[in-house]
Amino acid sequence: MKAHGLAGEIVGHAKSAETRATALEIGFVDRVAATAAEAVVGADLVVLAVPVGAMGAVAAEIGPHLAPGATVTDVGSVKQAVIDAVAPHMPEGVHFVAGHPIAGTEHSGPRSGFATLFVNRWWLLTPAPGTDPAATLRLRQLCEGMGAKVDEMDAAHHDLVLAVTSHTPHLIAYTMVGVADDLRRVTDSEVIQYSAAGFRDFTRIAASDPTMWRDVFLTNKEATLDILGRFTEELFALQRAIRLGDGDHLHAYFTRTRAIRRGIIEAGQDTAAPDFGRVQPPAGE
Ligand SMILES: NC(=O)C1=CN([C@@H]2O[C@H](COP(=O)(O)OP(=O)(O)OC[C@H]3O[C@@H](n4cnc5c(N)ncnc54)[C@H](O)[C@@H]3O)[C@@H](O)[C@H]2O)C=CC1
Ligand SMILES: O=C(O)C(=O)Cc1ccc(O)cc1
Repeated sequence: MKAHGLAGEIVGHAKSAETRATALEIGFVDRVAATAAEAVVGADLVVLAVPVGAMGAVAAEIGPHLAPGATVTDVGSVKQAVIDAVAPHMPEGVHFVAGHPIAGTEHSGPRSGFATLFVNRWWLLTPAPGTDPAATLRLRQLCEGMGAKVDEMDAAHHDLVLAVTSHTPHLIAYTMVGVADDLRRVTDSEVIQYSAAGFRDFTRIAASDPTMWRDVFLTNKEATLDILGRFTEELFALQRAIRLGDGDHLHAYFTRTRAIRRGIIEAGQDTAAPDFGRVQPPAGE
């Protein structure tokens, strides 16, 4: 927002004084406040950027201090649980429009942010029915001002889609790195030393913030369990094919998945691919 001149004054709050000092020092914000309640006084827009499980408590704290007509949004990775936790704390006349930028890295903290993070990334908005369309439009324009592509959808649909594209893949990465760690005791770190790109990407993802991801799975429970169930069924089918030496099954499956990937490329929908998640934070992080 600062890089594009989209906000007047940006006031930040974080729980730790050290994080607040860093945010101020690197010019991430114009001013910091010691409490969330103090930070929102007089704000036109409030962005909640805390782990999904903490959204409700922060909303309860700021609710009484929000200016009439203010817009509140969030960037949480799960949407229905955030709406359920935050909306009850929003006073009359305050617009809550939930949102999720599909952009980030495995790094946390103010030093991990960079001005081009949202360029050409999707930013999904999930306004609850009855939300003021003008507030949603203003937020859409703000996201677009940061270079993002914006889409609007129902929160439950968002949670199912993200369970497929982000949440379950993260869980698989965590599991695979855990398996390799068990194995490492046997192979004396060869697993890491000779890891191919696929596994290196898993270790990057598995380095993501544990609190953030714990909250994602606790709050997107139904959708993640649904997708995990389907995943394990397919995995067992492939496991069986390997055991039976059923090369036709394996070949047909891999042919189908290759066609899916090629279809995505041909449709020009792989805009996130070249550097997705590989952007390094500034030196010193
Ligand atoms: N990291 C990523 O790649 C992405 C993260 N998100 C979502 O953004 C949100 C924030 O994530 P990040 O910016 O990565 O995290 P971060 O770790 O950089 O910042 C989280 C902030 O929340 C504060 N916090 C933690 N627990 C709290 C509590 N109980 N009460 C009040 N404040 C608390 C921390 O002090 C910190 O200032 C999460 O909901 C996450 O799901 C969305 C898209 C991408
Ligand atoms: O680092 C990666 O590869 C990511 O997947 C980043 C990310 C994490 C959480 C989100 O809700 C959206 C994007």
